[in-house]
Amino acid sequence: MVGAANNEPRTIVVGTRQSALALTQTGQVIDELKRISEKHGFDYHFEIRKIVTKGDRILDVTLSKVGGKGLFVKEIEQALLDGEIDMAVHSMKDMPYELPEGLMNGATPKRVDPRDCLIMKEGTSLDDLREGARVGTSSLRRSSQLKNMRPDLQLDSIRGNIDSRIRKLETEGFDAVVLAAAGLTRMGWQDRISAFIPVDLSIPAVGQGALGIECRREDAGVRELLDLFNDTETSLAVRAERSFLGALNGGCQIPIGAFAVVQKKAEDSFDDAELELTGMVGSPDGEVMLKEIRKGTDPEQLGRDVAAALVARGADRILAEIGDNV
Ligand SMILES: NCc1[nH]cc(CCC(=O)O)c1CC(=O)O
Repeated sequence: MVGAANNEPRTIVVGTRQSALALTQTGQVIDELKRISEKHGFDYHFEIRKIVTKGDRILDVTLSKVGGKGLFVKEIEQALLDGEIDMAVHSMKDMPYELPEGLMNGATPKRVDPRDCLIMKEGTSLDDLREGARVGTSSLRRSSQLKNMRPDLQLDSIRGNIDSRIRKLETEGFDAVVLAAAGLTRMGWQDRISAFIPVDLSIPAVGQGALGIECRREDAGVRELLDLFNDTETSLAVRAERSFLGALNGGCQIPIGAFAVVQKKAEDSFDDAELELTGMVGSPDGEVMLKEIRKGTDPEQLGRDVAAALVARGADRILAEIGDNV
């Protein structure tokens, strides 16, 4: 409880990127927040404000070449700090590790499917891809892991929002494209998924399938509402994954993956819950693939432990080499 007068009428302005996925997930979050608001007697109304980010303006350039973390969130954070918007819904995996002074993640709602999946011209599993098939992804994490499993595949960069990537499957001669199941499901396009890749074969991006809702630290009213939308299990898992990413100083443009699951000790509480975190660092060509699995009860410590175990095996050298080349 942050101590707000929650019966004051208020219009909460929600900032969002204008991609179809961003608009859809923002709409879904607002629907949930309206329900929570009503249930708890808040007199809150919601308004959407679209914001164009640097990442949106350079979608035609290979993002890993442009570099920089948080390409999709900087303008949104500025709007929050300036009070133009009151909250912003992000895909957790696009949220930078460090938030600016004055801002915080107010809620991590329940995660949906964290897996990567294939959308294929034909077939229903990775094994159905012909020898030398051309697969589209611009994620080094995905191409590294796919190359590791199937060195014959030709991985080519594909850019754009998920709708345009699906279109490019047909128009640009790919046999398959790799996307997150979460985005497709949120768009209602789950029927397009040909094959899910299990999380132990394609370790998801940190926070994949989860959302984060950024707000101002001082905004007690918004924080009180967002507290009610937080999912403890997802939040614990994402904290461990993000701590791992932070310890490796990573962004989303390097082959790093992490996935945590929570094992509860008691059915109705998260006291003493144990987390199991898998962390991965690979070389872009998939020849080196380092993975570590550890358990612990402190999410931040667990993230640092898995990162340290990978660094001890040379992960920092792999990451430094990639850093030099982009
Ligand atoms: N980097 C783009 C991005 N950011 C979030 C999602 C959707 C998946 C999610 O919410 O985790 C996607 C598309 C994709 O990776 O296929």
